[in-house]
Amino acid sequence: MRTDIDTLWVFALASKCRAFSQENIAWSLVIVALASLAIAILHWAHPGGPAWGKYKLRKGCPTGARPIPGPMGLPLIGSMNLMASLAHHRIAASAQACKAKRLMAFSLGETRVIVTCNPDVAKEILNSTVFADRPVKESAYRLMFNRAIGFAPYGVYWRTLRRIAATHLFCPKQIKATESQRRIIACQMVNMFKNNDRSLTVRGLLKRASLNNMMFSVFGSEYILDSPNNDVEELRKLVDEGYDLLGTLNWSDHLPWLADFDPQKIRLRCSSLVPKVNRFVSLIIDEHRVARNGGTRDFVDVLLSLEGPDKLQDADMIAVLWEMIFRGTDTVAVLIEWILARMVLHPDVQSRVQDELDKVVGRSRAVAESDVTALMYLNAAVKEVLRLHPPGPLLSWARLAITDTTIDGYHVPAGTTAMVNMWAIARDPEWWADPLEFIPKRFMAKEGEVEFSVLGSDLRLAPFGSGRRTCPGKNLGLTTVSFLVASLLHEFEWLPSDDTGVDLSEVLGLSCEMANPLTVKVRPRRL
Ligand code: HEM
Repeated sequence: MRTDIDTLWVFALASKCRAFSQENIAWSLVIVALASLAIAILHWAHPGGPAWGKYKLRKGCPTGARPIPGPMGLPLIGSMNLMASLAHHRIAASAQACKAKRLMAFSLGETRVIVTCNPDVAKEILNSTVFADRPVKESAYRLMFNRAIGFAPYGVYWRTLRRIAATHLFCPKQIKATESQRRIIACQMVNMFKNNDRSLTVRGLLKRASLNNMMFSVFGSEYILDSPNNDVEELRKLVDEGYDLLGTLNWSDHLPWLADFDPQKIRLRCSSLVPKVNRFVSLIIDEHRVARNGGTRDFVDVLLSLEGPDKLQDADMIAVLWEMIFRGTDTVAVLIEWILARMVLHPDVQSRVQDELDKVVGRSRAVAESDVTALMYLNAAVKEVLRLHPPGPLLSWARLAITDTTIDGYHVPAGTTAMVNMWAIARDPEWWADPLEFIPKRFMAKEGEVEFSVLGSDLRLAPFGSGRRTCPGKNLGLTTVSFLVASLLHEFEWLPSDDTGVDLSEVLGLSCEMANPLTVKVRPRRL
């Protein structure tokens, strides 16, 4: 009350002295504008742009710390343009121009970012405990992913979820237990292609197959690929919308003063999506509760059976289940589409894969999952596609520095976002001979050599990430992709469609997929 009276006095006095004359107000505004401009320029005129300049001016840097090289971008917004379409291309070009391939700094509005296009530095970042967190993203939080593995802060809750998923969903025994389902799905896919002698676009079918596969592993629900089903359609729409929301660069994440306005309507769209996801997944959980008789058939049963400190609230269970469906669906379908595209584009590689299939499997029976380890050339071709077309070229979800640290000799403050440009590393002539050529043979181990692993130990190609937050679904993902591709190539010869060739242009959302969906013709091989 006292403050109000004091304030009134100040205003009364100021207006008596004509402090609020139009002229004075105009001058004050000019001075404030000039001061803000000067501060914005001061922040901006720093390697890496405004977010780095602001940090330097506010907090200073340890004595002797060199600034990380990088583009300044524009005042206030920094290098938001780098994250516009095909961010992996733009970031690689910028790192090249700034001679900062090992480590480059840039600003996304007020967010400090570092990015590397070098495998040694990538290893330093991804394998460090300091970068075991994920940066805050409004859409991820609103879509509940902070209660699931992907965006949960590094700590006990995240570790518990990873342990549960590793034990009950991603362990070799569990992957083996779902083999029959993948066989059924492969068979349904083959029948659908068989009954089609015209050109066809494969994406829709691959995404439905992949969704059915995840719905079986996670919810225990079985659906037939060629008969439309409302549940599948509804979930497909929810996943598509979630993918779009998470894959969109949200300006409010980086310019907090924009947040109240929600200019891209991301918050609005999230609030309309979340109740639908809640309703869909809650219904499945309730059905499982009713049907339970102590046994565990699927991942929902596993979560319901948890006791003690591992027991999850319903809201957390929904988040975890939704994430598994969400993450496991598109990544797999996107990768299969790239593989088929490369097979159509390189008939010589395709026939070598098919020769190998004929030798290992023969034409008298269908491929079994146990055949896949013997299909060395096919596995090499899958790796070569992962090299040229990693579904997450920037490893999908960035990392966040929990504390101050040093990377490649540079000081990196806590709160900095770190990215790895896996796409650029995997196409760098320093690490790969003829990097733009499609040569699966490069992954065939010679006698006495150890096979190249793409699972995160060698950062020249780590499409599933590496370190504590590496993809937990990598074995399930690779098993599914390799088996489905083996089945499709065993059954059919894949040819370009008459009217369109294969266009390898990319579009980057949450995953990087073909900008123009693949259209093909198939010719049965096993009559
Ligand atoms: C071809 C298939 C896949 C690719 C290329 C892929 C790629 C990735 C990448 C690059 C990351 C980030 C890793 C990092 O930060 O180091 C990731 C994280 C993750 N992936 Fe995958 N993934 C695939 C399949 C799957 C599947 C099938 C599932 C589950 C069903 C899954 C679940 C997850 C989860 C939960 C995370 C977050 C991990 C964490 O933050 O601790 N992924 N994935």
